[in-house]
Amino acid sequence: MTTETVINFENVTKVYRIYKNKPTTLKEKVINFLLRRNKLETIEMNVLKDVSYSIYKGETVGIIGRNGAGKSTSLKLIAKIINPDSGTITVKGSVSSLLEIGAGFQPDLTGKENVYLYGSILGLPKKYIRDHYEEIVEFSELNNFMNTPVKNYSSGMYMRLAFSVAIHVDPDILLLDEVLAVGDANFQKKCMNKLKEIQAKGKTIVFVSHDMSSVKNLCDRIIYIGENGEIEFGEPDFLINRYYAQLYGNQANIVIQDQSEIDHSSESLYIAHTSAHYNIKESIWGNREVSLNKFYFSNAEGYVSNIFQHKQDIVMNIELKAHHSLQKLVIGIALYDENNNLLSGPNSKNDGIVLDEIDDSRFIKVLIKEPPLLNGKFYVTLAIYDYDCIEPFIHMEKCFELMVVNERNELGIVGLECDWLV
Ligand SMILES: Nc1ncnc2c1ncn2[C@@H]1O[C@H](COP(=O)(O)OP(=O)(O)OP(=O)(O)O)[C@@H](O)[C@H]1O
Repeated sequence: MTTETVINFENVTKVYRIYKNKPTTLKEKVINFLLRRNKLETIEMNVLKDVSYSIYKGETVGIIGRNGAGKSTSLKLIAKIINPDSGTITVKGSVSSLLEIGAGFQPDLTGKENVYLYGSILGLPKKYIRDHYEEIVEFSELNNFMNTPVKNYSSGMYMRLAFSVAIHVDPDILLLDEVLAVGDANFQKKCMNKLKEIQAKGKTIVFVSHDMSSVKNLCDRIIYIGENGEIEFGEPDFLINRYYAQLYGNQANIVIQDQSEIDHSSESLYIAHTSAHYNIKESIWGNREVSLNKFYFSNAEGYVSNIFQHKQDIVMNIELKAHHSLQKLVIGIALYDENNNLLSGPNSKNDGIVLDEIDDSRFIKVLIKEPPLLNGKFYVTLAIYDYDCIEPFIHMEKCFELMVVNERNELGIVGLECDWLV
């Protein structure tokens, strides 16, 4: 990947206008005319707001966000199917786009006729289509349906054929909207492999999807379109978590921010991601010779977040303060599901680790490696004990909470990895 910009958005704003009282029948038109109600009322929908970003040659960028956030609109702007209301968009190189199922297809024409039609819409010369026709059909696996009118195709079949044509254009930039959502698992895998081949050739791909595992698998960077049409552009894991936080945030006490926003001067108190148990007298005990200055979860890259994906590393960031010199402290944690079932209760002593000496503030981290948790809210206990694990300095029972989001459709609390030897 280079840093040569191939797509540049500069202060781009897109507003859609919907007519509130547009007459749809002749009768309505006549009544409006007679009543002199000629003025159409419009509602303005600001989909993208003053958006600026640069996409580099050879990178794969995913666009994510909730339904109606403006993902497809962004692709249509890059493809120049629509124009922005303000701002400028520069695109360098040839573009092939696969934006809507069946767009560019004529329902009454056969699969074969549509390959020629869609290929020419995408700018392929007739001879090129003829020379590559067999390859296109073979990739789509629709050999037996090429003489059938596409109006009799399923949406998956439409997408197979359109995807096959679009990838044979060999463009500099490929724009894809939810292509992996239709099609069966085998075809999705085949598309994924094809996209990896296209990536390896140094092409630029911009990819809209709700499937975060494909986004994670394919994308170098992500554009996340938030609630109000503003975007964030950056590292996939963090922005996927931000998206999940927007989707599921009301189900857990979600805090998500950059670590640099935390005041690390030792006396400041920063305790995030607390559960309903925090502060309840029965949930916190100990001789209080140690107190907690800071606590927050983060991902391995250091982004503060208590929403995690399945098997994503969870880091507990903890700052303790000892009120006098203490030796050989043991750190313990425990993980509970939402129904208070204890899932695991590891402690540092069992792993051969103790906090040798602490006489003031000390920052420690506990990394929970690739936890196989499925979906849901989980409670975490943090406890600091003496070497014999009898005297608690501080014990905070289920005082913190995190959420795990998993797109695997599985029942249970943990996901077991299986090899199916059939
Ligand atoms: N031609 C149009 N005229 C009016 N409003 C439109 C038009 N196209 C899109 N919109 C509106 O703009 C908003 C963004 O649409 P867009 O299709 O870009 O969303 P999206 O993020 O791709 O959503 P989804 O995940 O549902 O596909 C939506 O509220 C949609 O209703």
